[in-house]
Amino acid sequence: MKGNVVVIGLGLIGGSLALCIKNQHPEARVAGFDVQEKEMKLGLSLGIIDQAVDSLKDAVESADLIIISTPVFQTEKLLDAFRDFDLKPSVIITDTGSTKAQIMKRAETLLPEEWCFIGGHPMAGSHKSGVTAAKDFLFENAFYMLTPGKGRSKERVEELKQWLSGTQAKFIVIDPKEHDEVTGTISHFPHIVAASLVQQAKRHAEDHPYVRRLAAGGFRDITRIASSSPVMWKDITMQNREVLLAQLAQWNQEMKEVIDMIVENDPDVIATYFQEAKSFRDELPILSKGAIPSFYDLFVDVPDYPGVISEVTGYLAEEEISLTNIRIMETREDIYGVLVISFQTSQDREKAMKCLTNKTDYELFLG
Ligand SMILES: NC(=O)c1ccc[n+]([C@@H]2O[C@H](COP(=O)([O-])OP(=O)(O)OC[C@H]3O[C@@H](n4cnc5c(N)ncnc54)[C@H](O)[C@@H]3O)[C@@H](O)[C@H]2O)c1
Ligand SMILES: O=C(O)C(=O)C[C@]1(C(=O)O)C=C[C@@H](O)C=C1
Repeated sequence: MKGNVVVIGLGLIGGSLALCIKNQHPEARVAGFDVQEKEMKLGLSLGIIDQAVDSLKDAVESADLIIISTPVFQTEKLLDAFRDFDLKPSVIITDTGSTKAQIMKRAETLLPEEWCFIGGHPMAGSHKSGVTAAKDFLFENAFYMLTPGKGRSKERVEELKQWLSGTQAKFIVIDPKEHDEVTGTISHFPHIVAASLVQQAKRHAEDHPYVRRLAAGGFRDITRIASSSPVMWKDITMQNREVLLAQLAQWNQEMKEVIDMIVENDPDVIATYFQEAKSFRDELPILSKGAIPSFYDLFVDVPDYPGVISEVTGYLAEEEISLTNIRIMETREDIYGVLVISFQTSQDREKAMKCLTNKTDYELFLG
């Protein structure tokens, strides 16, 4: 497609979308605007945008597609500011915010009816922020939710999907309230739990210095998302307050039941509790992105001896399989360590599985 695209908020998500649009629509011109000058400079030098925006007014007035990818309260402020601008009647405005109900309400009350606002939320990301973390494959196979709002024609939604087709995401049209309920359950509430686990460990660390040193493996996995942008999550929490309060009330009840279970100390009941959770978790789709993996990870159970990483990467290199990241999740003298290798595509991960199955006895797991 041809046209002027403006990405406002040139961070992880805005930068990744800019890359997807540039790859898929080389004839489009992608401009970037950010309140932090350095993000625009970096975006330009990394080839993520074609142009850094000097005047937001001029940029949005000549835009065919506007993508707002800022923390959600800033998105509302920007929509408000747009009312003073003379946008093209054919423009499509979308956002990437993790909450949708409040933004859709604001868009519907603030913007003139003829401007086409379609809410958006790609359900993939990372705990990293900023344009340097942007990746063109970030949304591959992920769900990308769209909330078109009242009176938006299917044609305009299709047009937006065309613009975003380079994401290789799976689009879902969803009601904004339903969106906030679902993301409240599988994204926003887990984030609060992750942050509270870290807070609890921080308190314990005051009396038990080993907590810091030994917090590895499982603790790091379950709390990874607590390293995400605090500003972004402050906004999400405040916008999805009602849903989160309801979830927290249920969680309190769940914890009361867990306390009773542990007080009663019945081994069968305790095992069943974990078994039920394991079964539901194990049945979640692993090959499509979403709430669980945001990259293609392969877990290799390797013995802990010097040179094991170069052995594994050597096998992959022989077959020219490229990986994007490698790390040891846990190494202790008496157990097998787990090597986590990340790949850019599911095909690379499959090739790696075949290669390592042929050449080693190591057990392999998908994330
Ligand atoms: N991080 C994720 O995993 C993820 C995934 C999907 C959606 N989202 C949503 O996408 C949005 C962006 O998240 P991100 O992870 O890219 O954050 P980020 O912190 O990487 O980027 C946000 C950028 O917006 C800029 N910004 C803030 N206010 C601005 C304003 N008024 N005008 C212009 N620029 C402004 C910031 O300087 C920053 O560079 C958020 O609404 C978030 O809820 C995040
Ligand atoms: O993978 C992560 O780090 C994320 O937290 C990504 C995640 C999620 O909860 O799944 C976070 C917020 C976004 O709105 C969408 C995706």
